[in-house]
Amino acid sequence: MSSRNPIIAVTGSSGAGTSTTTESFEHIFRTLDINSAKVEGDSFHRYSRQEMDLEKRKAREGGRRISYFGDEANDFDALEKLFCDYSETGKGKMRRYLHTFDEAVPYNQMPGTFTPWEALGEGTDLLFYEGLHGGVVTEKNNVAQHVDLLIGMVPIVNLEWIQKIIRDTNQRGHSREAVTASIVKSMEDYISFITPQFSRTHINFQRVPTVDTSNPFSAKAIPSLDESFVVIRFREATNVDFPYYLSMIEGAFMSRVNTLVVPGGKMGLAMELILTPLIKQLMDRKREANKQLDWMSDLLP
Ligand SMILES: Nc1ncnc2c1ncn2[C@@H]1O[C@H](COP(=O)(O)OP(=O)(O)OP(=O)(O)O)[C@@H](O)[C@H]1O
Ligand SMILES: O=C(CO)[C@H](O)[C@H](O)COP(=O)(O)O
Repeated sequence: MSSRNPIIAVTGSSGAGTSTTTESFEHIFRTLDINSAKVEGDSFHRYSRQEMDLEKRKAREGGRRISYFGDEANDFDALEKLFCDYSETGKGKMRRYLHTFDEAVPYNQMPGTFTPWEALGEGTDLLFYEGLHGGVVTEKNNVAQHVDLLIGMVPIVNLEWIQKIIRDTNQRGHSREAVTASIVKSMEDYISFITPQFSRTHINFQRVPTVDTSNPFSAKAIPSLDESFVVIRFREATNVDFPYYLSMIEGAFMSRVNTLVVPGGKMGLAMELILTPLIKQLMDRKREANKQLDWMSDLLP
């Protein structure tokens, strides 16, 4: 954690909607005139798509499983180093994993490959991470400890799978059978590496559909925002202005002392109302810390 170089992380499984909700954050950053350094979690995969296929085959032959959720297929050292470097210096290194032809063509590369590592951070106000492992803690790494605002994006699992299957088949060129198989094979890592993060988050946004999703593997479409509610759980219920949210968000109600429920269509508004003051606080803290540093350096001979 760092007052001078704050880190915001939105963490969630594959298909949870971390990329989609980035738009809400970008809107808040624009409103507050914040220049963010954006990092995608998939950049910290250890292997390109081709290499991963090979690793999966090797693991299968050795009677093991490897998935994109675990520490074998992701470089948690590099992720923790980026967070640590950014908090200390406001700088770091990033690259991108290119999923689709649309993403890859501008780089003259193939889908499933990485862009070269490049410097990031110079002149930015904060680091914004969205991806699988913003709150991960293992025996060897503690990524969560560096994050100043940790948000969980976690639809109920049937909806998460529908979102993943439909996105991966429509946009990433995978077959329904291949996506289903990858969900099955990732399950152990999902439980070991993904879900524990949601107990470390400051706030979780959980989309719950109000239409039947009982067979996610045959779903033809993603339930819309209007066909869902969003359950918003705050880790600390003190200092949360629930009456204000209830008055501002039509149809919102409390389901527990620390839990607000809003109609799906109000998810963007809820995110803006809840997150804007928190991000503003981070920026105020940053300004204060910089002022103190300037003041101290003025005292030095
Ligand atoms: N709130 C939402 N309402 C409707 N559709 C959504 C919502 N959030 C995500 N989706 C859809 O779900 C799919 C997965 O979302 P997204 O690509 O944002 O997931 P992700 O968490 O970034 O996944 P990955 O880490 O695998 O890239 C996309 O097709 C997206 O349009
Ligand atoms: O979303 C994912 C993990 O977050 C993907 O499963 C992973 O990034 C591999 O991508 P692709 O199937 O496009 O090679």
